[in-house]
Amino acid sequence: MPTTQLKRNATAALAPASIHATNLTKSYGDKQVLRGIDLAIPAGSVFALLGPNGAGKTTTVEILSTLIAADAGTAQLAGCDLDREADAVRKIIGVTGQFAAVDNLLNAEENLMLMADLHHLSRREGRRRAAELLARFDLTEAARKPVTTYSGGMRRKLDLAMTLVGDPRIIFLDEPTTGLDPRSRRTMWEIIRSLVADDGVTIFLTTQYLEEADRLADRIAVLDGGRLIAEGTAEELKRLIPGGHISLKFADAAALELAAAHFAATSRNDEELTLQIPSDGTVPTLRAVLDILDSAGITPEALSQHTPDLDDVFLTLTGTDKQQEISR
Ligand SMILES: Nc1ncnc2c1ncn2[C@@H]1O[C@H](COP(=O)(O)OP(=O)(O)OP(=O)(O)O)[C@@H](O)[C@H]1O
Repeated sequence: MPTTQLKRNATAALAPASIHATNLTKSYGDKQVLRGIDLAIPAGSVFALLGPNGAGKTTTVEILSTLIAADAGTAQLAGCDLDREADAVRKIIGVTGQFAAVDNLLNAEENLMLMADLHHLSRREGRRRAAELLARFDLTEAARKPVTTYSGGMRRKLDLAMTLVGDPRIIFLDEPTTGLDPRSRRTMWEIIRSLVADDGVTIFLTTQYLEEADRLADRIAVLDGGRLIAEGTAEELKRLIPGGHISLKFADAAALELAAAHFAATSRNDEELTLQIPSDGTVPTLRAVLDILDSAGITPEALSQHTPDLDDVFLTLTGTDKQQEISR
C-alpha cells in the first residue's frame, strides 16, 4: 500500500470528520435552487436531509462532494475548504446513490478491484480489501456473478462497498434505500449504523423516507424551496408541531368524569373510557398531569404518550403531503 494511503487510513481511524457550510447558494438559470444553506454536522454522526422532490437535496450533495460548484457560500469538510482544497476533500469523502458507480458489465469482485485500482492499491491489497468488503456485505457467494443478475438490495450494497474501498471519513448517501423492499432497507440501515459505530464515519444522507431519517439520523434538516426550514433531532422536530397528547384510560365512567373535570383542554371517548390531554411531550408536562391526577386521588388504568410522527412534521412544515410526493 502506498504511504499516502497508509497515512490516510490511519487518520481515518483516528479522526472522524465534521461538515460545516455557510450560506451555500446555487441557481440554474433564473431558478434559485439553494437560497443560503448553513450546516453544522458533528463528526461521527448521521445527518439526514429531507425535502420534497426538487427541494435541492441532490444539489446540496453534489456541491459538498465537489461535483458541482456553489454560486456562493463556503464549506469545510474535516477542516478542508471545499473550494481551495477540493482534492483533499475528494480524498476523505465517498458518494453513493443516484449517481451509482457500479459497472453492469463487470461482476462484484471486478467492480471492487476497479475501485482499488482507482485508489492506487496494489493488486494484493486490492484483492484483500475486495474479499473483506464482499464478506462484510454478504456478497461473497455472488462475487463472480454478473451484476445484471443482482437484486436492487445487492446493487446498493455493492455500490456502498465500492465507496468503502477508499476508506472515506465522510459518506454521502443520496437516497440509499429508494426502491428497496423493507427487508433490504433494514439491512442497509444496519450497515449504515455500523459505519458510524464501528468505523467512525460521518454520514450525510438524503431520503424520501421520513421513517429512515427517524431511525438513522442524529439530526434531521428539512429543505424546502431552497431553504432549511427546520433542523433538530427527530424528537425536537416532532415537538415543533401540535398534535402530541397524553392518553389516559380509566376503569369506569365515574373516574373518567372526575378526571375530565380537572383538565381544561381535553378530548374524551366515553365508550373507550379514555381522555386525551394535549402535551408537548416533555417530562414536566407529563409530571404536571400526574400531579393533578394524584392530588385528585385518581389512578388511571393505563397511560400512554403520543408524539406526532415525522409525516405530520413534514406536512406541517412544507405544506406537502409526503405520501403523495412519493407515489407521484
Ligand atoms: N443541471 C441542472 N440544470 C437545471 N436545473 C437543475 C439541474 N439540476 C437540478 N436542477 C433543478 O434544481 C432543482 C433541485 O433539484 P435536486 O435534484 O437538487 O432536488 P432533490 O431535492 O434532490 O429532488 P429529488 O428528491 O427529486 O431527487 C429541481 O427543480 C431541478 O429541476
